[in-house]
Amino acid sequence: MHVAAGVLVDGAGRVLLAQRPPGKHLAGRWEFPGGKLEAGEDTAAALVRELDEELGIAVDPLSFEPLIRVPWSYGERPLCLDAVIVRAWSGVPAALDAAAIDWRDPRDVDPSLLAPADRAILAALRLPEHYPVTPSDVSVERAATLVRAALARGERLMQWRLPSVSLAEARKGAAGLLPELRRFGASLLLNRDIEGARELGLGVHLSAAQLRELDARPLPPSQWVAASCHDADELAMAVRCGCDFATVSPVMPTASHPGAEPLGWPRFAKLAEAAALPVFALGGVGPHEVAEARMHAGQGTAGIRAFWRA
Ligand SMILES: Nc1nc2c([nH]c(=O)n2[C@@H]2O[C@H](COP(=O)(O)OP(=O)(O)OP(=O)(O)O)[C@@H](O)[C@H]2O)c(=O)[nH]1
Repeated sequence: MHVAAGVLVDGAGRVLLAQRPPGKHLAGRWEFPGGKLEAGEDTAAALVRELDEELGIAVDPLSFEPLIRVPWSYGERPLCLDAVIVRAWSGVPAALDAAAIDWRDPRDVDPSLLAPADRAILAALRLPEHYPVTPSDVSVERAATLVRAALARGERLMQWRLPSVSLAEARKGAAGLLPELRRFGASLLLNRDIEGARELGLGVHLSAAQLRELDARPLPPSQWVAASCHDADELAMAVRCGCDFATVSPVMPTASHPGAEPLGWPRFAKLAEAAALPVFALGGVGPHEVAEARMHAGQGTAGIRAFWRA
């Protein structure tokens, strides 16, 4: 079953949520307005019809921007939820079908109130297009300097990965960045350090090996949980562990992992499309490949080298 979901975004960056009416599947949960594709319809045509029927607004498919496709199953038929950003419409949205509608800042939405498949849509909305990872061969001080410079340049999501120092030293370095992170409203994810993330209120980036040992999400929804994945099995594990997003690597040949066979964009796209969470392309890509990543079902690009040159 193919379902189209329209994410209306207003000028203040708020999104329109609709509450499923009583008597329907997932009654009371909040979702993005839309519905099942009818025979002969594509996502755009279904959305034009559904947004008219459910909200009484007219939308022009030329303004649609693909956000994410979420494969999901509620135990019956598998579902493909195709979320599209809608920035322009005419008319004032009204709750013609929903129990209620509400404009919300995506950062303030409690994911547990959403239809479960929509948590991936919310994550895609809240995540930026870049996910720089600190270089492996630098001191804690140097890494902190790089992160501060990146914050000033506009980066808002970074991974703190310092394999050449102890977890304790790395954690101390991350603690020193808390005031700046708060000031910029930015997120830092500690590589593998779940305890440190709990202690500092930061996110965590899990290794594939850690995913195998976890059976539940290790942090509350307010702290990012991400994972390093390389194939469909690891991506499925990341979804099972409640991860918000993943990296998939290596997409392109990279000097840091010369032996690893790169996936290439077509295989990256297959993995990203089949994953029920946003996926960043990692390995031999940089800030300039965001458009390429988005064309191949990615959220954006992650990387070590290419992100710190500027
Ligand atoms: N419209 C919509 N459906 C969603 C979302 N998330 C999600 O899991 N779904 C699921 O996708 C399926 C589509 O449901 P729907 O009931 O909205 O479809 P529809 O408008 O064609 O309804 P109908 O069956 O009453 O004709 C349901 O199982 C619903 O729970 C979402 O954000 N928007």
